[in-house]
Amino acid sequence: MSVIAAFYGGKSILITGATGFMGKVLMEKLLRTSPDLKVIYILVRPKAGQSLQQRVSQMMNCKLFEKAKEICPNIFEKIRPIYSDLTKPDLGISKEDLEELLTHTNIIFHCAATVRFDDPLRHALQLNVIATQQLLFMASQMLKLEVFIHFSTAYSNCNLKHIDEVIYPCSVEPKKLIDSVEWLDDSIIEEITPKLIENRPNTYTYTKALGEMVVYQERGNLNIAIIRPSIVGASWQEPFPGWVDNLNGPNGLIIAAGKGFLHSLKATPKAVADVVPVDLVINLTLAVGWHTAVHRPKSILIYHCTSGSLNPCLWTDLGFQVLATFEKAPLEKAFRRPNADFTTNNFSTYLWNTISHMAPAVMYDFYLRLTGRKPRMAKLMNRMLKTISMLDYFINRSWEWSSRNTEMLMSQLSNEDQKLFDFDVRHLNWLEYTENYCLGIKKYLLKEDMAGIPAAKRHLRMLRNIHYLFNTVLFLIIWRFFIARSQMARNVWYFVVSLCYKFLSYFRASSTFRH
Ligand SMILES: CCCCCCCCCCCCCCCCCCCCCCCC(=O)SCCNC(=O)CCNC(=O)[C@H](O)C(C)(C)COP(=O)(O)OP(=O)(O)OC[C@H]1O[C@@H](n2cnc3c(N)ncnc32)[C@H](O)[C@@H]1OP(=O)(O)O
Ligand SMILES: NC(=O)C1=CN([C@@H]2O[C@H](COP(=O)(O)OP(=O)(O)OC[C@H]3O[C@@H](n4cnc5c(N)ncnc54)[C@H](OP(=O)(O)O)[C@@H]3O)[C@@H](O)[C@H]2O)C=CC1
Repeated sequence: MSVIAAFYGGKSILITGATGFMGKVLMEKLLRTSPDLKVIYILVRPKAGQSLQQRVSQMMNCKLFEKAKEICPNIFEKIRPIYSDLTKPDLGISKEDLEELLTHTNIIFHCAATVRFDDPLRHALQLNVIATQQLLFMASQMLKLEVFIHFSTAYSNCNLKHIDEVIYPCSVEPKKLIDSVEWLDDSIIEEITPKLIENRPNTYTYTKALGEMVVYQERGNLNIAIIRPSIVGASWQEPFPGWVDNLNGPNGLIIAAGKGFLHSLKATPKAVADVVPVDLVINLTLAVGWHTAVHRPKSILIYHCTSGSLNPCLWTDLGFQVLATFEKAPLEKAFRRPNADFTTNNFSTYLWNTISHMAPAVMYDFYLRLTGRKPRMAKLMNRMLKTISMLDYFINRSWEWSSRNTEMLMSQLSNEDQKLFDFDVRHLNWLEYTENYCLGIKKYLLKEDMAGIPAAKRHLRMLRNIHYLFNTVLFLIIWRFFIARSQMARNVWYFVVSLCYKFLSYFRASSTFRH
């Protein structure tokens, strides 16, 4: 019997961010491995016109929970949705619901956050710092709370090259910043943001660092641990390989590459693509929850969940495998054949963005206009280039994260738990994982049927022929332009033609002689 799975049996667990990518996988793993848990409270807000119940019902009916439902048929009875909005006082939770949480909660997993890189500082502070503060205050009043697990990110201190499993202080006290932001005008906040974030690329990484400081400063007597994952990708093994449900991290660009939009990307090819599968992160999280509750460390332990130091995969390897997979299993309705390469300097990046991204988009929009359709390609390419600019910081750098605590924890697991809650990234085969990742994006994110692969391949062959025809016509137009104006060009052309003629004559003569 798994010690970790048994620990969660009978427990009342509160998950914030349960409707998110990682929150869903956390819920699924808990329900599948500890079906005798008492209840999972999930904080949910209405969204996109859907009520709480509609959102939860849609979530629980997605493919991710199929296995858990087989093992835990009364899965819906285990889930207790609670209305919440992290932007509201007391997280928007009603007094009745709050009373229930304060009375029964044993474990908190705090996943909720804004993970956007372009959020204004005020919004990111609200979600990643103030909401965390409010949850900590709530936790301090809980009668049966055993452990509080906080999700941060391995990039919260990305302004450092080497990052230890410790909390690094920020230059401004979170409380002072929160008080200032309350009365400062948006325009002033926007102006001071670059100075505040201390060489970090965005408000996301900065407010995650502030969130860690708040967790430390307002820990009181709480038993807390912090998880710092790097770039969380599709599932590795559980509940099945390749599951992913959002466009974050590499996902959007992998789609852009598969659809033929992305033909060049500025990256340091030998930089480490520090991706970790979501199920590996969740296995570590559940092991940390168990270990922290049972052993109650004297101080807050930080657990890095990264791959670069133990089993590195380079961006160039990842990129090649992405293209190879989409060659075998193409995405439908591709704009062009998947074909891309890395650029390594600003000039070649600008040149290739013009030649291989914007020029084809403008020509295609011209074709759409000619055929009476609304142009959209240039807008899509600009959005892709904006996304790339936001991710550029992470693709062109590498970091060193220590993993002492994570390795210590691994040594504390029984053999059975090391299998059931495997977070040893050294077991990961990157070629297999990347292939499943791309196939997962095709199946679970784009909802494409694998039976459509032959048709998708035919579409790619047609695109290839159009590409060759276009290049040939373009070459002839340019050559005709030069021949009409340059004696040199004519001489070269005649030389080439005569060379070809001589070669063909020789070839014909030698084949006649042989007969
Ligand atoms: C040798 C051969 C080489 C071959 C190369 C080719 C292969 C390439 C494959 C490999 C590429 C790898 C590069 C990826 C690098 C990954 C680095 C990630 C770093 C994360 C570090 C931190 C990790 C964390 O702690 S949290 C991470 C999660 N957070 C994010 O990832 C958030 C990032 N996203 C954003 O902040 C926003 O989406 C933003 C700012 C990028 C764009 O905002 P915008 O307002 O413009 O768009 P949205 O409102 O978000 O969406 C509008 C629209 O666009 C669609 N969309 C959203 N995101 C993406 C995306 N990433 N790519 C494409 N499309 C996207 C979205 O669906 C919306 O569509 P609508 O129809 O309007 O709804
Ligand atoms: N994905 C990654 O690569 C990494 C993520 N992390 C951390 O892991 C955690 C989870 O990330 P991930 O699952 O990818 O993020 P998602 O964006 O997928 O999920 C975010 C969750 O937070 C909730 N949320 C956001 N705003 C509010 C709000 N105003 N009120 C209530 N709930 C809100 C969302 O709810 P809703 O569905 O209603 O929007 C969603 O459930 C975050 O703390 C993130 O910093 C750390 C490292 C890497």
